[in-house]
Amino acid sequence: MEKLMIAGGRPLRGTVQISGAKNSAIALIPAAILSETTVTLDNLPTLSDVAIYAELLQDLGATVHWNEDQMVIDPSRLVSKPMPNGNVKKLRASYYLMGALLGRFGEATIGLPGGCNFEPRPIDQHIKGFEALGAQVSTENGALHIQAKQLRGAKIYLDVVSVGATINIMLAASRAKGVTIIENAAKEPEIIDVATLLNSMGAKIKGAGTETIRVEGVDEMHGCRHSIIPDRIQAGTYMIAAAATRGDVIVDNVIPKHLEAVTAKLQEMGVHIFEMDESIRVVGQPIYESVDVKALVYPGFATDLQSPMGTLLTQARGVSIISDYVYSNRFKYIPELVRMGAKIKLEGRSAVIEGSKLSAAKVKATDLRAGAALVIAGLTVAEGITEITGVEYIDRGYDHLVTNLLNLGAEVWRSND
Ligand SMILES: CC(=O)N[C@H]1[C@@H](OP(=O)(O)OP(=O)(O)OC[C@H]2O[C@@H](n3ccc(=O)[nH]c3=O)[C@H](O)[C@@H]2O)O[C@H](CO)[C@@H](O)[C@@H]1O
Ligand SMILES: C=C(OP(=O)(O)O)C(=O)O
Repeated sequence: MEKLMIAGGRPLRGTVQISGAKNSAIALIPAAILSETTVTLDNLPTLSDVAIYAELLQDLGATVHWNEDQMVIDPSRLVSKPMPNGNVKKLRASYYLMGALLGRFGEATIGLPGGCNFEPRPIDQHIKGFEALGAQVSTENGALHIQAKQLRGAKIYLDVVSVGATINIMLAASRAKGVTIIENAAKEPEIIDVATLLNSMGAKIKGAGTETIRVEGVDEMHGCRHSIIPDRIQAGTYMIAAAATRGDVIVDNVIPKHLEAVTAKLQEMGVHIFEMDESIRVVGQPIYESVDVKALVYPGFATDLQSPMGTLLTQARGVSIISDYVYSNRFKYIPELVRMGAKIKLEGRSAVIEGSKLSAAKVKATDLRAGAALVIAGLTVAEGITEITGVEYIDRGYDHLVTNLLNLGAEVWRSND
């Protein structure tokens, strides 16, 4: 079994380059199949989810060339064949094949998605969107069969603000007849990135990044070249790791505006932060004040940074409270942190975290960001070696993690014994 080993206690120092955003990449790759000609994506992260998506498109008949941070997708020979099992179960974002195949072929059969299962993650709003566009949706042996003779634009009010549903509806609506209005849409930067790609492919989308998105359907879409936005979650994780280890790190190739919520919270704790055009310098301090953190939809504090932030709060004096208003049970990392000496109590959708000294232990990453939280915990521990299993989750979201941390002066390695 593969493990990540960390001999912590060294302040992170230096510069880390942030790659393209996972949550954009795994929406942009399926979006590309709405075109019949070649789409080139630049600034792609090297992640297991991206590799799985490349295979999914190949299984459907597309030609995919992936070289370092560039992927060239030729979807001209792609067909909509049923994909009830296999790779679709390995990642969450396989649900975007539903919207993309429905838009291009009027039909999709896709197994219910996998990904990090820290709690039940329904897709009823995606289905509601497809049905509003005129599709019929049925369940066949754990897969959704979605079919429409002709998709028609509609007004769709999302009951919950959902990143995935907003993007999935944009994908299908791009090829519908008429105008679709998505109300109560999610506003995450990744949604703007997807709309930018779709518009470069010939779609007519306005309002992405606001709560009302207007999609005017088009008959044809074409290839283009697009560069993916930087990964704000990866960037936020390194910012938090720099603070937790009392280091001094420049997090480079970021859009500082996307990181405002985490920057503000770190400053409130006493971390020194300097923003530049495309980078952020984080200078750790010996003493941090406790703070309360509420994970919310964008532009609030990201739920994907809630677990890493939970680790940092163990380093503050006094009692902090971290609550998650997107996923009320995203706290599987807490028992593992407690094994490392953290003093934390779970109360409903909140964790009450008392400043405490962590110690090395054998712990398990139960999902991607739980893994990030444990890596940061391991980096702060002054004595002993922290062993983290569940490395495959961490590889879903952090490319070149070991190399990046080594470059920042950490002592970390993978072990296969
Ligand atoms: C691949 C990807 O981009 N993943 C991100 C995306 O996941 P994902 O798009 O799956 O998350 P959503 O934004 O859809 O979920 C937000 C909330 O809405 C609920 N919900 C969602 C859809 C639905 O049909 N019904 C419903 O009830 C969810 O259970 C959750 O409580 O946004 C999440 C919230 O920022 C992030 O944590 C994930 O990293
Ligand atoms: C939960 C996450 O990803 P996914 O939605 O792909 O499982 C994440 O990136 O933290």
